[in-house]
Amino acid sequence: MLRVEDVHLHYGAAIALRGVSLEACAGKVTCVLGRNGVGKTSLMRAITGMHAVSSGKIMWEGEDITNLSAYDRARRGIATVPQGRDIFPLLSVRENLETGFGLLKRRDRKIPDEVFELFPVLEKMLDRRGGDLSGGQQQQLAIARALIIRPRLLVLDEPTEGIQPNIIKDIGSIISMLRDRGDMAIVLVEQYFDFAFNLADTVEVMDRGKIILSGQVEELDAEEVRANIAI
Ligand SMILES: Nc1ncnc2c1ncn2[C@@H]1O[C@H](COP(=O)(O)OP(=O)(O)OP(=O)(O)O)[C@@H](O)[C@H]1O
Repeated sequence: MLRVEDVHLHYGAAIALRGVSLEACAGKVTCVLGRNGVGKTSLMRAITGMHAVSSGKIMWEGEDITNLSAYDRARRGIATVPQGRDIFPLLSVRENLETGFGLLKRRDRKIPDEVFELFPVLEKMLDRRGGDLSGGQQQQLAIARALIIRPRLLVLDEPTEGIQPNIIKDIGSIISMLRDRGDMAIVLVEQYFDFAFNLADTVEVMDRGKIILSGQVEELDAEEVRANIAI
């Protein structure tokens, strides 16, 4: 289980998170919703260790990981699919997938069969350059790359951004399949209300660095949530 407790995060003098708390459990999708610039990516950076928090605590599987590096968090099963995907354009699909190998023991350094079961298109494109894939294929590659380390926490930052509707549907099915396996906690950062609300077990709505609305999806008023993220 992930517990974010009263986290503050600054960029120099500018504050991006003002006392954010949330939980994410295995077998559940926790959706973080909010308009541009409210702090969603900053929260993701705090969880994955890409940016140090100014105060507060991050607990993962009973351990305080607040001061651990991103590398050490990844070794503890925390994987991320960053906004904009961050595919290496000049590396092949296979090489992009293998970038996760450094975190694994030598005997585990192989692409799990599951990756190609989930993303058959990637198997056909193993030798293509990452930069030659479509946006949707790159997003699938970014998710596949995160799965290489067999994560127990998967943090996805706006996976629908700039993606065609049919691929968005596929990505939604994959996220719910991963959730239903029951061994992975999923934090999904989104602006796309319908996609997020369909997948979410728990919803956290952010505004100006704070969580302003939070609850189980069935308890929340969808229209109130929508109003808080509408541009
Ligand atoms: N590296 C940085 N340096 C300074 N300020 C930053 C930096 N990254 C983000 N910010 C600021 O912090 C605030 C929160 O940004 P953040 O990227 O977390 O929001 P967001 O909700 O993810 O937005 P988006 O949906 O556009 O990705 C914004 O005011 C942003 O301008």
